[in-house]
Amino acid sequence: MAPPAAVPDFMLEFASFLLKSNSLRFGVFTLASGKQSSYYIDLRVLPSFPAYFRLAINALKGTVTKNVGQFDTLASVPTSGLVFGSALAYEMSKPFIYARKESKGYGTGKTIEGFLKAGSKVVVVDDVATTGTSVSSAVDIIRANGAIVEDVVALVDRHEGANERLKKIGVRLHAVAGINDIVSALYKAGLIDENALESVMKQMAAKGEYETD
Ligand SMILES: O=P(O)(O)OC[C@H]1O[C@H](OP(=O)(O)OP(=O)(O)O)[C@H](O)[C@@H]1O
Ligand SMILES: O=C(O)c1cc(=O)[nH]c(=O)[nH]1
Repeated sequence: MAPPAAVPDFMLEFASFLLKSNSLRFGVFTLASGKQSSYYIDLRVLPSFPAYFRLAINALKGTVTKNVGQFDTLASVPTSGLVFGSALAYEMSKPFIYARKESKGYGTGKTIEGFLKAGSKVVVVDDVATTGTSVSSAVDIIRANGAIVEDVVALVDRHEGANERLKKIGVRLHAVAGINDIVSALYKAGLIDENALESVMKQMAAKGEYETD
């Protein structure tokens, strides 16, 4: 009998790609929240590699299917979130909307783009969750427009307070991968050294002002 096909290790494949493509970099970075970070994950490069983009969209779909019950609409946060949210909505045959951080001040001046039915159940999708500020403001805007939001899905959770921040507003965060899973897989495979691993662990430990538990 032929040996069973090897089970692909998603985490190692995904993490190795992030490193090889320079999407995961170590250094000194300023984040959207103004925080300093010893590393950065630039998932904006993923759509330039269709096989890995598909891997990411399938993983997001799996995370939604496993963790979220029935829902009506997927929503994203501009800019990077849009790329993933719209591909996921297409893949799952779900309606898609997005919540602007602020009105453009011209055109329709709307903060919600797309058709949002009052009372519908919306799942918010973003690429990276750090402090959770971006997704929680999208949740606020969507709720202010009459819809229900109980779940946020991200490709990567940096474990820097997003979960706690969302919990406070009654929202669950589901991530395809935690940064700890990513760097652990890379370290075990000998692809990063102890210094890189430690720098991520220190970053996680210093959650800052959003740490609540
Ligand atoms: O959890 P937070 O602390 O809010 O940080 C995460 C957010 O930061 C990034 O967006 P950014 O503001 O860089 O904008 P972009 O998507 O337009 O690149 C990322 O795409 C998330 O939306
Ligand atoms: O917090 C952020 O702004 C952020 C962190 C990160 O690793 N990647 C990203 O795109 N944004």
